[in-house]
Amino acid sequence: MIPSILYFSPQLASWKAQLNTKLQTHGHTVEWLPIQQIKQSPALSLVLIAENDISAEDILLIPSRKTIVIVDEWSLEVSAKWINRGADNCFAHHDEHLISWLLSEFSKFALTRTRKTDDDVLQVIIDAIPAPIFFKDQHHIYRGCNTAFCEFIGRPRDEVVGHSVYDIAPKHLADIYYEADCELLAKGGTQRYEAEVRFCNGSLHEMEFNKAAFTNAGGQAIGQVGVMLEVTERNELIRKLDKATRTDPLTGMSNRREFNLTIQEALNEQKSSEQKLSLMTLDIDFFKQINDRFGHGGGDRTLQLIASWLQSQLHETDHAFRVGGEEFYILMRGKSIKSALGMAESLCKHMATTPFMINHKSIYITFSAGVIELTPNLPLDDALEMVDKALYEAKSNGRNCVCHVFQ
Ligand SMILES: Nc1nc2c(ncn2[C@@H]2O[C@H](COP(=O)(O)OP(=O)(O)OP(=O)(O)O)[C@@H](O)[C@H]2O)c(=O)[nH]1
Repeated sequence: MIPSILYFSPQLASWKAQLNTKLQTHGHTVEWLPIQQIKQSPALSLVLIAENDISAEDILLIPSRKTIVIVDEWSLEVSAKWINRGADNCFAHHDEHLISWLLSEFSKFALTRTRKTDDDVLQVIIDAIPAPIFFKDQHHIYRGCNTAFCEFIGRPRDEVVGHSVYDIAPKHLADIYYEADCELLAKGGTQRYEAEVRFCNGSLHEMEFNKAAFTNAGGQAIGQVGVMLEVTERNELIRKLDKATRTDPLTGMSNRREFNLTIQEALNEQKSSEQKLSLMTLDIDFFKQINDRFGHGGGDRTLQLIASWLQSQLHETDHAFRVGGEEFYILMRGKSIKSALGMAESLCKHMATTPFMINHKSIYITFSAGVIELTPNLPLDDALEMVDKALYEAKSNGRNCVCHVFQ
């Protein structure tokens, strides 16, 4: 706070001269700086603002300054309203007490500059903790933070302490923090959530916020403390592990677990969109002979080639899965049984005429397939059993063909 400077709002322009004369009478030379909005004054500064000049944006910044609201007619209700919103005081234009109050503020400030408190010890303790820590009062004003927090946001402590979150973060992020703070103060207890945060060097990090409200002796929430933990690497690892559990390591295709999740999603979508949905199950013919001829390694290589060939043939709305040794599913969104069958037959013909190079030898591979249209009233287990039967029918019909389920 710089007490020799007083910031004042537009409606006080003509009135400030009288006040200035009175302050000078009591030995105080004051520099007066006009502002349109509280935001234009630094945090902790002394601001005189006419009630009618206060905008919605100003309200959140009132507690981050020493704000004195000047009203036309003073009443206890009006004064209490502004003090509850974080104003230091509320006076009428003509109130002589304002001078006395200002004088007391000026001398208090001179005193606090020379006083050392237990807070210094607490500061050393929290500075030794490498995780960013901050605490705010009930008006959402930062009342303290540690070195890690300053480094994290790229601002010195005096640009944090006494400031509102609206002073130090862009409005769209400040709105989110403010909302979370309000919820914590209202409910009390603790709060834990994750949010993406942009560091001062521009890099984006995933952070876990652990916050707790603290109360006065009467149990009323008077502030909150927050500790931030970096969880970017942990989350990246979780995402990798999750992807690995949904992927077939040999072919890189989605596996049966991913199928189980995807089919549920697709069936749910179908309920609301009524879009057509079909499933094709295909099994490579005489795969054992490929293993026998080229060894297990040659068989593996063949499965990889088949997988990438299949993927290259699919439409954007189709999704292929390797669900067993040489068995694949293709889930077709937006396709009726007619178009799914058409696509399965064309794939079948196309594969039979595509040469695959295994150990420098060109071979031809075929598959047998079953196709079914999935409908909301057909239970999934029944559908899978029916399409499997269609596949075995294709096998018994001599292989290299497709059978579909009649419904
Ligand atoms: N190389 C390799 N072979 C596999 C893999 N998974 C399953 N197999 C083999 O695939 C073969 C499947 O054989 P079968 O079920 O008898 O069927 P098939 O020879 O394809 O004959 P039909 O399905 O009746 O046309 C077996 O020899 C399995 O060992 C794998 O991941 N790699």
